[in-house]
Amino acid sequence: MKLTSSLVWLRRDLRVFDHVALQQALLASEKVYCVFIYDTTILDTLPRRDRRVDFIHASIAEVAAELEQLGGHLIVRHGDPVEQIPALAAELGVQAVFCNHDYEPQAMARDATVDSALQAAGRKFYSYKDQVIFERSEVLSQTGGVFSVFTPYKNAWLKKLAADLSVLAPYNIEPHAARLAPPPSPAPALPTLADLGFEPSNLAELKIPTGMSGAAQLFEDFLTRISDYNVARDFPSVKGPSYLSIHFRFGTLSVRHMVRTVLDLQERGVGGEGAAVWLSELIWREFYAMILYHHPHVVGASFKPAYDAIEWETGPEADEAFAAWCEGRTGYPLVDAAMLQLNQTGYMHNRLRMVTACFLIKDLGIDWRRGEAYFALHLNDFDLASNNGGWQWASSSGCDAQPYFRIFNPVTQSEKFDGEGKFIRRYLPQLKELSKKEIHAPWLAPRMLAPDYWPPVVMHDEARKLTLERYEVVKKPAA
Ligand SMILES: Cc1cc2nc3c(=O)[nH]c(=O)nc-3n(C[C@H](O)[C@H](O)[C@H](O)COP(=O)(O)OP(=O)(O)OC[C@H]3O[C@@H](n4cnc5c(N)ncnc54)[C@H](O)[C@@H]3O)c2cc1C
Repeated sequence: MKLTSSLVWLRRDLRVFDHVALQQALLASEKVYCVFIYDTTILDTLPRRDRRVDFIHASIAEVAAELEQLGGHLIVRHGDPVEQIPALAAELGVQAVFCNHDYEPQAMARDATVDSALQAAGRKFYSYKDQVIFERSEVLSQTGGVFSVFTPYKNAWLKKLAADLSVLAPYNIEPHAARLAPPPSPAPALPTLADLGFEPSNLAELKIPTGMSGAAQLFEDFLTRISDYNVARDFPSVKGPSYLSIHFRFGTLSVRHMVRTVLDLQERGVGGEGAAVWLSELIWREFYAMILYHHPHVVGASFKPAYDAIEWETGPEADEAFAAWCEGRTGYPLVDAAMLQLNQTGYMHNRLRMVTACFLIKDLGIDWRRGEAYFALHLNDFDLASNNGGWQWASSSGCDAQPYFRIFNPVTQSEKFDGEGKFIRRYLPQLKELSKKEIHAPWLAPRMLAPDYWPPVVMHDEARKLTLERYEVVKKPAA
């Protein structure tokens, strides 16, 4: 295939290195334009201050600068991609549009519409695997079935990788950069946040590193402690995890590079159990992407249909309990501190995502979809597949989920994973006078040291019994 000119459409792959669609376009075309579209069908639904929009905005500035360094240019548009992409392709007179796969049902529908519009105008649409190592049906069971349990999926994933390490090879851009279309003269300025109708969030104040350079900086820092990851990752007051999830979400890093680095460490005999466990987490990410691809009904419904028969709490009392959970005033310090971490920073530690999700579902009896939607609005790293997988895990309705009768006790979780109460004190300074024994269940403290803290919204032991009754329905055979 030799094309006169083509257009690369960046979406959740905001980088200019090891980029499949960009490299393929450069190899196939004499001239390559690049575009990013601020998608109004997504942006119009968001509050006017949104850390993710800030993150994208800063990351796009870096992509534009990097492309310019290479002699190219980033076209930036604001609108509905379904209209914008075919219109821009016509305006530039390109023969093809290149992009990387997106596995979310809405994104796939969008891409199909763009593809049809381009085809109708005699143009091609090429899309590639880029955001995962293995996608769709690439990892199947020995009998050709889709996995619904993680461990066998992971084993098959690792086996497939070991059989062909070439899937990790980088897709270099620089050697082909001379084919990037140069900037127009004068080059238009990038839109400001205000042009997009947004106000700055507290992203800069939080010092969350953005763009390709931010991802590289975080990864470099993480590599110095990856060997401790298997232990440190469970304690929210410890700098244990990588904090790279927002970068995985927006593709400011290359997953191939991440996996290559881990394998290199393992080959050199460094990284230990920490590197192996971290690799497992990257495989969880691909597992959930694969589940969403094969079972799109999980958006809005339980993976296991029997769980849709559960009757959740509704009405004013449930609404008030939900508001208490959202605002971090359930009276359970670890749950409240975690929700405040989410509200104030857009990040929540993985252990706490599990604890807060279980608390909402199994202590408050509230439909997991309400929690899922709240996380979707507030998480910087919100990813439909991982978020849905995490919530269905907690509600026991998903694949390889926690059995429904295993119910986290929010107090013992707190004692175990924030024993000293360090994380709790960071977000709930009104509890700072409580001892490390008292801080996990302040209502039991003999002294009234925290008068401005909330009483518990439910008693865990009673809630647990109600939940076991509520879940009885999943044991009934379908009518
Ligand atoms: C209820 C619930 C909701 C969640 N929602 C999201 C979400 O919207 N977006 C998201 O990226 N992760 C989600 N997770 C998974 C996990 O909590 C985050 O990926 C992790 O906390 C991000 O922090 P990190 O980058 O420091 O992770 P690290 O521990 O450094 O892990 C490295 C990377 O592996 C991936 N990963 C780690 N754990 C998981 C997991 N359990 N499932 C899927 N991928 C994983 C992420 O891409 C992460 O960045 C959710 C988990 C739960 C229980």
